[in-house]
Amino acid sequence: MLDLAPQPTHGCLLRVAYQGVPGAYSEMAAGNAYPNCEAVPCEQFEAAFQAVEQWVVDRAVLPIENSLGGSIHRNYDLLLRHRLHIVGEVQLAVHHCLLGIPGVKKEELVRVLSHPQALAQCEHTLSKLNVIREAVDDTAGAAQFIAANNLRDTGAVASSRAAEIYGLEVLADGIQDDSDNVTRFLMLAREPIMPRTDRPFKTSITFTLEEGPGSLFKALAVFALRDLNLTKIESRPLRKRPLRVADDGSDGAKSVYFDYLFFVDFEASMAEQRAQNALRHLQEFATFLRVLGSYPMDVSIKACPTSQ
Ligand SMILES: O=C(O)C(=O)Cc1ccccc1
Repeated sequence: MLDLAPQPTHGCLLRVAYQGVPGAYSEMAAGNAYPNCEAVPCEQFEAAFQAVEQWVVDRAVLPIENSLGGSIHRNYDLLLRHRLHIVGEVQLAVHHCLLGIPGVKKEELVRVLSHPQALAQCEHTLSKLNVIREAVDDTAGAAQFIAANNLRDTGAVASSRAAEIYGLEVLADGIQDDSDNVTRFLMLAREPIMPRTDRPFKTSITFTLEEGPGSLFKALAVFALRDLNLTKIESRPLRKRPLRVADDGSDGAKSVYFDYLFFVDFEASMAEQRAQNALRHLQEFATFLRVLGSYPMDVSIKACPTSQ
């Protein structure tokens, strides 16, 4: 991936924080985005974000959506809570394996541990196995835990690289429900990159609107009017003011409304006039607007290593 963000000035490798332990898909995404980087494992996303904020690392990797499981909502919330900028994206074809202690047969497994997204992506295989599913923080962490505790009745859904690292056996390969299982990861930095027009760019924004008929229609029209292609729209409840009670005016009964924060990605660079015009137009009626980043679009899908 071409990263146009400022490089570290101390002459060292780019340091990229990810949530999980070695063998996690986020680590692979970091390696795909920055081939010679030093990937830095973090227990939680908060720690990965803080590591960037405190200049301990240069970037953080964040999985944001998956072609089978959809949006990773918690990570949209994290994007808003922190002040980091999106400087790139990577699309990784995720190939899940069922891992176990060497010599164990998959029929002997009583439970399977993994990241909730990975468990959801392997729903079909896991239902057939009739095992208890348990969610943990990351796929490779599940593999590490099973190996460290020699758990013969427990399997992990993780990468074949995690099997190699933690000395587990691949009991089944390619167990995701659909062979097309792509996860999109965002690369985050302290500073935004300079938007350019010499290659395809994407811009991610977030905004809130006044409640009222057609307000979202009006917001989306600012892009349609300028022929700007939207690649994603997501809405999240507005945390600080999650519920609003309004008098509906009839018999005094109260109706409850949800207030939403919208996340939109569109195919253009903020260096383009039409993108600037669209956001100026949106600003006229949006109650809040923030550009999360304008960054080179990943037009390819990177393969994740398989056990064959
Ligand atoms: O747990 C991991 O390995 C991750 O990087 C998160 C994740 C989980 C499932 C699919 C893609 C990313």
